[in-house]
Amino acid sequence: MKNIILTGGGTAGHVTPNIALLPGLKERDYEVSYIGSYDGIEKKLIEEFGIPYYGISSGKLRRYFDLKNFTDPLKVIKGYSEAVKLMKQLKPDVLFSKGGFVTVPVVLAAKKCKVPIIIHESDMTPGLANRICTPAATKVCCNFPETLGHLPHGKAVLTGSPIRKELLQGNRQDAIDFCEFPEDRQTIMIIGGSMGAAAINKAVRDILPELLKDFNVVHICGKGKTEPDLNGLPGYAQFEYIKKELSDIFALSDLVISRAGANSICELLSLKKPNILIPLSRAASRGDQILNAHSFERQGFSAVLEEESLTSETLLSKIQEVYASRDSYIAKMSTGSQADPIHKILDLIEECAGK
Ligand SMILES: CC(=O)N[C@H]1[C@@H](OP(=O)(O)OP(=O)(O)OC[C@H]2O[C@@H](n3ccc(=O)[nH]c3=O)[C@H](O)[C@@H]2O)O[C@H](CO)[C@@H](O)[C@@H]1O
Repeated sequence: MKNIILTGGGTAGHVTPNIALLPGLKERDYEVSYIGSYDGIEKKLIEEFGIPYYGISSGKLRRYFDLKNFTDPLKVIKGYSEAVKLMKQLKPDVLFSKGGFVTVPVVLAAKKCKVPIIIHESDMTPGLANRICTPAATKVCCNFPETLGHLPHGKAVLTGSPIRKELLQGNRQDAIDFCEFPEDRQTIMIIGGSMGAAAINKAVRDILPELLKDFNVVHICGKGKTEPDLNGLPGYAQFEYIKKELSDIFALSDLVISRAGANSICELLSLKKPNILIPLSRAASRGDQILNAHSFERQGFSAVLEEESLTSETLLSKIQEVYASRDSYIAKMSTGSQADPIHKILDLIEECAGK
């Protein structure tokens, strides 16, 4: 039996690809442990899979001024020594890192303990944590062909992003029951990334009466971002975050409005869901979602609405436009090659673990 440590956290996008690998790792007889932060979203998401979870101290790597920039390096140093101890205790054959700031001390500890390291980058341009970790890595997996040019030759492998198999096995009727929709109508789903998106939530709420004339609306708002006044509105269901019912809600949805996080858009493509992407703006990020979204738009998989142009009017007209051409979006998404990211990554893991 081989021994693997998975790491990744900070937002769900740095955790769900690790979850997607769990069944395959089990089938291939790996003993799996997870290292994340003491109390990040990764802890809550991983706990229910019954694999040992080890929390370490972690600090955020910020690109802007914050007083925490002076204390967080100390937390990272503490996390590093905790991670070195875990490497010595767990003796993994390989480390798989999905990125996010918590992974930096883990990857550096694995390097010190001579554990082979595989990194996965979901976005088109590598994030800061992965850029710091790349020199220590044996291989760096990526999701977009464009990313290969940003990575060292010889390390970069185009694998795609692993998607949880169960997402493809949802049940429409279960979602209708779960959302308590009074009738089975066409459904619009809004999902603002793993943290929700206040600007999207506001634009959607402004046009809700209009949308509810024709559609059921299921709205995943993000933690603390639901609107109690809208509870009980017929045809409308809102949630903070959805775990196992997500597959059913996807099955029910005829049109999805989403942020352009790399995992979310790959899921939409696999599920062939006509979609409108509203990428996180450059003001709030390094602009990776904008690149993700425009790549999908160029390929005919998505329509894009930039946050700067987001108003209730532009959103409503985009919805009408994409809904009217939904069949042509589905046709485009059906022509993509059916790569198998999970298998490619599992094979790479076996190669690096010396199996
Ligand atoms: C603010 C931020 O840093 N965003 C980044 C983060 O986004 P974020 O964490 O939002 O990442 P993604 O959109 O890539 O993935 C979100 C994941 O959470 C799942 N999900 C979401 C909501 C929910 O209720 N239930 C659920 O299961 C989705 O199905 C998906 O698997 O990581 C992505 C991948 O590196 C980046 O592209 C994003 O720019």
